[in-house]
Amino acid sequence: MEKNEPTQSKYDAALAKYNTQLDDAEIAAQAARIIAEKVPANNTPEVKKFLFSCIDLTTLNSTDSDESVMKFTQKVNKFDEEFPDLKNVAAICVYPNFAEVVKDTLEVEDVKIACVSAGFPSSQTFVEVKVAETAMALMEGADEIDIVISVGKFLAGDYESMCEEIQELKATCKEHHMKVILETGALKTASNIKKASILSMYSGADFIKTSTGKQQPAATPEAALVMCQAIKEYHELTGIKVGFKPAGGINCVNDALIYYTIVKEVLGEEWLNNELFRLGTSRLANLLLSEIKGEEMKFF
Ligand SMILES: O=C[C@H](O)COP(=O)(O)O
Repeated sequence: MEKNEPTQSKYDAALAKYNTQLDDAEIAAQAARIIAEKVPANNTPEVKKFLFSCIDLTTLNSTDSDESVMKFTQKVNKFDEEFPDLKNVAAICVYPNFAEVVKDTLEVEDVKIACVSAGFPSSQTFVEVKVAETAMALMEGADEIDIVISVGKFLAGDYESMCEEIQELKATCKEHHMKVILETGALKTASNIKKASILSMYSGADFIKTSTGKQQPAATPEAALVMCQAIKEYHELTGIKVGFKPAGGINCVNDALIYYTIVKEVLGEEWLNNELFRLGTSRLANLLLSEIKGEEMKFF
């Protein structure tokens, strides 16, 4: 290596172990093939019941209040009684200031409390604020934390700052699962989505998640395919299983079936459980429930 040649950062070295030069048209064609050939066979009552149990039931609105979040949580409490034949949702996902309300209201076991944090949805704040918000959410009762990468730092090529923030936030989360949102709609290309996926996992993500739901486009089959391929390659290289969470704009049952199918085809049955697969959504629960029950349901 030339003396004046800059040393390769450890992040560039990490990326060099993976194929990060992807063709967007090829990814789109691969996703289209999976959707056309594999989704119909998964359109079954059993899959829909499983998908329901993978939902991170989300309310992330500026109009959310202690009262509205308490009522939202009480519906989850009533679900087991109303639908004893179905597994409840996997988690309730709220802003961090509502962690305590959910903790104090939630009565059912096995439903986790997920909080967005670290300056969600823009991630544009001081790292000290991100750490404090995360620590406070956990102190107030959060079981899981969903953060957003510093998209601006990533797009500027400042992988070191982006990754060090993720590492610091994972250190704050300790054993609690941390989902890292890539905001794939802002990353634009499949190559960028692959790089952000690898860097996030390298920095400690327990899950990688497509989107905040606050920017369009949110989750897409193409982004899901690239992220699942990254998870697969990362597992092959490290033995570490990272979860996948499509989120944002999952507005019909078929959308959910598409993401289920992509996970099944790329990652296999090992990922088809709610420890490694979640759906971040504020609208899907009633739609899934209606199809499972064969009538219109407006339970949540
Ligand atoms: O994961 C959380 C997302 O904000 C949900 O987005 P959505 O409201 O489009 O379902």
